[in-house]
Amino acid sequence: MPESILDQILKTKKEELAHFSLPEPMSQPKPHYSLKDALLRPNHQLGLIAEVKHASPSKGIFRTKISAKKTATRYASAGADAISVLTDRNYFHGSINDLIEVRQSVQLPILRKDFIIDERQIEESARIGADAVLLIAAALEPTALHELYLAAKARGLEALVEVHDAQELASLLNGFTPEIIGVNNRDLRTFHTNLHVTAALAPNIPRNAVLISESGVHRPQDVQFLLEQGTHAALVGEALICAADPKQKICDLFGKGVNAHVSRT
Ligand SMILES: O=P(O)(O)OC[C@@H](O)[C@@H](O)c1c[nH]c2ccccc12
Repeated sequence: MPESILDQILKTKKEELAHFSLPEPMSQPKPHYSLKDALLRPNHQLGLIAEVKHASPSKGIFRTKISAKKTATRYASAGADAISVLTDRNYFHGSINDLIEVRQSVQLPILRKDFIIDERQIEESARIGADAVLLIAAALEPTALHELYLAAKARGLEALVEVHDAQELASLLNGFTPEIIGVNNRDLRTFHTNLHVTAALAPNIPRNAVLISESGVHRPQDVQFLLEQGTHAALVGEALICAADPKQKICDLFGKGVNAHVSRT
């Protein structure tokens, strides 16, 4: 099989880790913000994790000069429940400084989005002020994933464990049930994105896990569709980054006209 973009990203990550140094811990301890709790707020319809992302390998640069701080502040004032910050530099043009800036500007849980393959990245995430980290099943052997999950918990971080297909989900659940499971509608190997990926996997997600549908949410109908699958929250990047008025876009997507949550059977 030819090398996929995910393989390339993981190779670059390993190279970066060869010259890795940990940042100093934050001088002030920060309050604890729980991603899980933020997404399970009562009276909530579909929760929103709004993502700060400059570029992606499939789409290139979304906008020139995005201020992570301004973007996250706008998301927060529009009612986002949590912020995701893509910190990968090579493929997504992000940085840990983006997350540090966002931490200083919003009082919401922050998910650090990166390709985490080593415990040192967990420590780094805690030191820069993240509340949760992303762990990608397609990028990790099941035992390594479980070890990183436990390391995150031990360091006081939550972990969103991301799967993309039935096989990844089955092998994950064979080992343990994470508290927060993300279904990525985008195949990280082909970039093909389809919300039916969430629909197909939702019935097999344990009911006690928080279910987040990730990628490809652009229209109010998409939000409605995800609610009908029993999804708790959506992770939205591109649609908000590319919107002329992100606040309005959040209102259009998550505002009126969306029916109540349908529970998974
Ligand atoms: O921009 P979108 O299509 O709304 O997608 C956001 C988010 O789901 C996506 O950035 C993402 C989901 N899982 C990832 C893993 C690595 C990098 C990026 C991602």
